[in-house]
Amino acid sequence: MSFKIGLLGLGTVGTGTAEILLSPEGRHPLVQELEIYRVGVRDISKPRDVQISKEILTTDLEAIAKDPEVDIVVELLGGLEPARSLILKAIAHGKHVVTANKAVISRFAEEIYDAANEKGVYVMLEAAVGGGIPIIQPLKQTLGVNRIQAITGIVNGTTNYILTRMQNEGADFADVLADAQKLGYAEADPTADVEGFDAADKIAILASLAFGGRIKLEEVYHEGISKVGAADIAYAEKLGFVIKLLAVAKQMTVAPNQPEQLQVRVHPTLVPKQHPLASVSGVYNAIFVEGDPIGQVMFYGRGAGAGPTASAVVSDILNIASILKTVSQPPTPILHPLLACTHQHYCQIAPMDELVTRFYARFLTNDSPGVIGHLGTAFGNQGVSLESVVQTGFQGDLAEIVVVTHDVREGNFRQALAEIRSLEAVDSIASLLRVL
Ligand SMILES: NC(=O)C1=CN([C@@H]2O[C@H](COP(=O)(O)OP(=O)(O)OC[C@H]3O[C@@H](n4cnc5c(N)ncnc54)[C@H](OP(=O)(O)O)[C@@H]3O)[C@@H](O)[C@H]2O)C=CC1
Ligand SMILES: N[C@@H](CC=O)C(=O)O
Ligand code: NA
Repeated sequence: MSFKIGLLGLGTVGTGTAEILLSPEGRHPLVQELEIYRVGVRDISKPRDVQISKEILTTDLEAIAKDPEVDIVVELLGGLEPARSLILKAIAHGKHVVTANKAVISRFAEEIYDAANEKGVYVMLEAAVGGGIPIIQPLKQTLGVNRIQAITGIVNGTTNYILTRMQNEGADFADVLADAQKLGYAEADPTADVEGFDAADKIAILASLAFGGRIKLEEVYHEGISKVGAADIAYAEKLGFVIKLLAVAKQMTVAPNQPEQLQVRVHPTLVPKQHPLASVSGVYNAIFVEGDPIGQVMFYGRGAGAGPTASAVVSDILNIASILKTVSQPPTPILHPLLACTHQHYCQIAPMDELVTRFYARFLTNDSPGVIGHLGTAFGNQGVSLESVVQTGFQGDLAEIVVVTHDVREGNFRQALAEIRSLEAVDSIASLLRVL
């Protein structure tokens, strides 16, 4: 028996996927039964890094999604369209789908999973979060009995690669981004990586799986790394932190009888050097899950790149193939409850003002006596207590003051900042970061 794969896309991840499928030796025996039947690309004449016969290449992607011979459509195009429409078309034609496309899933999960459930087909997405790291299936299956309290992740390889090289080598942002693009880590439009959109897509997916409800992507707060400067990386280091782009989904503490609320957010964060996430470097991702009764568990591995991502893609194909082998008349309308998606309601997301966290802020001020006192008074007026205040040096004529707060409600902290901005001695707030 063989399972026919319709591959949409033969770029970084598509090529990695084809390489695995074409070299089954030493892998699970079922890989031998997976056949690359058709491959859809934009440009047939483009040289390819993998041996795919020209006869199976096509630019007619819709024909693959509709082909009665195809069992599993593997969408590795990226972008929203035509990826979304092709996924829906494949489902409508009774195909199972494997995708690495977090942008499509985080926006159109409802439409896609409703269609898939109706048709009795699977839509699998292990590659969409954390690349090769198993995190989707563990949340659905192995950790399924836990009450998840929080997920804190480094889920974007490009930005972690950039921040790591800026920290270790003092490298320039633009040069490192160009390297991440060459290595195949970055999205087609790297703004998605740099400005935190990609991480927001991923944490929305993880939050949905962990907390059992749908997430509206527009309610996920996100900030990228483009404003993180060398000065902040250096001060963070001196204070005992590293700066990471964290994606967080966390259950809020609410009063009894109040509806459950989640925080779902992405932002650069000062991570204490002793925290397990602080040592996650380069393209590596890690997802730190806290739940009851499991406690703390961390998933770590390569979050981007051809091979690792393809490992997740092919494992999804294998999962589907193994189910198809055990049913006589695929597709079966009864879906495996631990592989299908059954969410019906939307999670309630708390506004950022309600977040309680520590902050790091860097101020540029006149070098006049009493400035630190004025800052302290403005913070005190809003009940913000300070863990440390240091005058770190000068930028031209301006003094540079770095403050780290104790835990504070974000709304109060922002009110204090509004008061500080109006102080005559304060030139500007050069940066503002949250602290884990
Ligand atoms: N790169 C990575 O490390 C990771 C990527 N992902 C996700 O995997 C997916 C694929 O990413 P990646 O492999 O990097 O992307 P690439 O840009 O390297 O490859 C995209 C492929 O899709 C084809 N394609 C794109 N649009 C069309 C279209 N309109 N019609 C026909 N063919 C099209 C391209 O054809 P052609 O070759 O002819 O140009 C190319 O083969 C994305 O959703 C991405 O977010 C997930 C995890 C990690
Ligand atoms: N551009 C993404 C690719 C994987 O999802 C990243 O850098 O993590
Ligand atoms: Na994964």
